[in-house]
Amino acid sequence: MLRIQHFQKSYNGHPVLHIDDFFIAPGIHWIRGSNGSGKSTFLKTVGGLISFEGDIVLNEALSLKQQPTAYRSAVNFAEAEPLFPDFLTGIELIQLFKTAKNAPSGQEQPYVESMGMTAYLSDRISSYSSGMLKKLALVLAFMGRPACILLDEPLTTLDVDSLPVLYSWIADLHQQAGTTFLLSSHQAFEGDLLPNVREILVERATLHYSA
Ligand SMILES: Nc1ncnc2c1ncn2[C@@H]1O[C@H](COP(=O)(O)OP(=O)(O)OP(=O)(O)O)[C@@H](O)[C@H]1O
Repeated sequence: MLRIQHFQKSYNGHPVLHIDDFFIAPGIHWIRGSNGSGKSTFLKTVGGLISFEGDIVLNEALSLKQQPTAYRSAVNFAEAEPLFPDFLTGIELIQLFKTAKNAPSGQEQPYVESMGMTAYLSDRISSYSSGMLKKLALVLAFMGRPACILLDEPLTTLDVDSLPVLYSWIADLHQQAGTTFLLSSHQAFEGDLLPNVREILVERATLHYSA
């Protein structure tokens, strides 16, 4: 699914991640590491948001460096602390993303309804709480037909009732479309709401599968 090759990421000359060669198989992956270990940095590079040395190749076909547009259209990303243009309404932003991602008509509806967002989506984003923003970011990440969805700290700010809803979105899309997920957290994965989750640890400035 994703091959990370000769990967290096530094900020202002300070190395944060160094990955010689790492393969992420299709599936649902829990990217775990302590604060500052590099989880967000890793997901932002995989999402094509920040520069890095080396390359990331999707399905042995799409290189982030060689085919950046095609690669990015196949990989969706929800940031840990999303920032959106706050003069738009949620509905307007969803429509923008749907157009950009060539999403089918009405694709957002089951997501919006199951997460209880209908009542506030016609309000301007400036009025949203952090949990409402997080839910919007999650819906946007599911728009289109991505091969891979990256969710950075998806659990933070979500209320307890929303967690099983998000897990059901992930499990259903993985089962129906084979979509691969990378979810980051500083906590260990708990529960049986997601099938066959594999844990990848970010530590000592690199990645490895949990034993
Ligand atoms: N824009 C930046 N400029 C400089 N250093 C940065 C920048 N972003 C991250 N870093 C540094 O890179 C390292 C990894 O940060 P990152 O945000 O990727 O960690 P994280 O595992 O996501 O942390 P957390 O769990 O606290 O969110 C940290 O040492 C951080 O200080």
